[in-house]
Amino acid sequence: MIGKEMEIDSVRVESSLWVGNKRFKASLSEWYFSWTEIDKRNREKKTVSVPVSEVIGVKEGREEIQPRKKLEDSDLDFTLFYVKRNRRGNTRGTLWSLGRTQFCCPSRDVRDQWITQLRTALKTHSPSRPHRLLVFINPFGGKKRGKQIYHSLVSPLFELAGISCHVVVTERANQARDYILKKDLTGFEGVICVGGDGMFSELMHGVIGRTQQEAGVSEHNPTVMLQPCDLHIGIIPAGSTDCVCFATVGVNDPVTSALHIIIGDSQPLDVCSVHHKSTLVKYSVSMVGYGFYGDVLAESERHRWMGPLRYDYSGCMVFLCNRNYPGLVQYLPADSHVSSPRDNTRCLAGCRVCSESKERLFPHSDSSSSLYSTNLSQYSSGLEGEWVTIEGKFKCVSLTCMSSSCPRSPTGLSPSAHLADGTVDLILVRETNPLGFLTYLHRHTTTQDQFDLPFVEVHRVRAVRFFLQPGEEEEEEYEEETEIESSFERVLEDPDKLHTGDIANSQSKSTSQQCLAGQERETVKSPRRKKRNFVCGPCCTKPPSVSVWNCDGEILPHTEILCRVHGQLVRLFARGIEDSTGA
Ligand SMILES: Nc1ncnc2c1ncn2[C@@H]1O[C@H](COP(=O)(O)OP(=O)(O)OP(=O)(O)O)[C@@H](O)[C@H]1O
Repeated sequence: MIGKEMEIDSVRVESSLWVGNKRFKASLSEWYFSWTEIDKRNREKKTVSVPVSEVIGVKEGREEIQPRKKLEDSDLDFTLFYVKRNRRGNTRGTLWSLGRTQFCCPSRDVRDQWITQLRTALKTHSPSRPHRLLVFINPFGGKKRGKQIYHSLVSPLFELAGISCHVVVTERANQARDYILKKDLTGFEGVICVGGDGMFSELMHGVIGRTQQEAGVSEHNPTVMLQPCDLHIGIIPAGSTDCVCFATVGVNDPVTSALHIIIGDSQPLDVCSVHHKSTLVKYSVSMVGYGFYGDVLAESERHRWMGPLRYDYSGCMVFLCNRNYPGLVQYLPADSHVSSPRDNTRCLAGCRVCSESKERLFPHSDSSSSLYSTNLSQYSSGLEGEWVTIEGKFKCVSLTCMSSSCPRSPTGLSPSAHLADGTVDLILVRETNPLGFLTYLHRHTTTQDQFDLPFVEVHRVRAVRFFLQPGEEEEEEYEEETEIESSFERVLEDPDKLHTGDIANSQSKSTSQQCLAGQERETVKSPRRKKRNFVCGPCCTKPPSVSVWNCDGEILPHTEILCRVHGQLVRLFARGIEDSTGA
């Protein structure tokens, strides 16, 4: 028997259905599809409820995906595919898989009605689902399984959900970024990378650059309010570390990520822009680190032949060198009433701090209109306020927009950092003995507070500037002769001086990364950094007093930099970490 939108307003369809030889009372309301087992004495037993927003697809007959096969062609059956959650030990993050239930209806009419109503419900209650995606596969990322992962695990799911994809298998680095910057993207609701953090970074640079280019905003101007990007980015993890995926989904699993993409989840993400003078150097979402982390990356680059083992090897070597670097750090504090890096909270799916930040970050945006179309010129520069200055010798200076958790360090660099609150955590580790530093590093792998050490301080900030001490110079040679002032002295005289003069120049420069596409920063004075050894050898007399910056796994060509956070600049097909431990 079928009753349609009769008894209760919200019920669209209701009828008896069979799964195997068990009878169920099934109903589809506005938001849920539920089925309750009815025993032989007509008593109700267990109910299974699937939110309409988590239904992946409905197929006539008895179907199986992965491997794809039609089991039986019957007029009475339909198969429902939906998100199924699997708990994962006691770690945070929930692994998703494709749930499948085959229902048998009392008649063909009833079956057709169920299928029509379920498909209508999907359209009306899941409007943010993508229909067309642009997919970039890095065939060389991680264990070189990108193509296989996409074609065997992801593509069948997209097909089931009715998503059409244009797939580009990359042939060189930066191809995906250049494609996004230059090609016609009409009709695409998102870009997907099948690869690791490097691939994600490429897509992010492309999407941010393209958005600014279309909005006529100069990315080189560090004071400008960048346009938030509408085009969503999805990550199918197939890299070596997949840190961004882990920090935004909670697990590194291609199927889980594909399902988040299909249901159109949307997670805003803060992005840090890194400028040197009036030039954009890079964007970062996870870590910008000077000192230890920079040295480890630089050292590991010299040992690429070792494979992933090079990070452990370089870590040990750099640790043994026990190096400290002098410098001056300035930062703009964030509002400490909203949150703090030591408040012991975790940014999880539906995070209150992040959702309340939207109002603060976009105070004039009308919720009914797209952020993209908002006139942003009315906002402040983001670099206003009182800068705090800290001078000293540091083991490392790190900035992170997110917790930067990964399987090796499940709580991450800053466990209470938020994904989308418009702040970045600045961690300063001052000069200390090797045992102290080892304790600090070790605490990243345990639940002990890594900030509860006398030589460590952490600040929640909006922007950071780093300067070398007088006498220290960036180890680089410019192709053109450029006058490098002692910015340290300038900044002590007037902290705002460093960039204001440069900004005027930047307006005349190219307005976006368009200039980078194809010609790889020809418009930017490109420094030729001398290859330097960050590990003391037996003949090492004077250890270097200048380190390098590690920006999301890439060495930056400059040492004196300005980092500024842009709240909720990009959007991922994700929802933050679902807390499986407390669920
Ligand atoms: N066809 C290609 N050939 C060479 N390099 C490529 C190609 N496609 C992409 N790349 C570059 O390879 C770099 C690394 O790729 P990716 O991030 O996918 O893997 P990974 O380095 O193994 O993983 P992770 O970054 O998570 O450690 C990226 O910076 C990207 O620009």
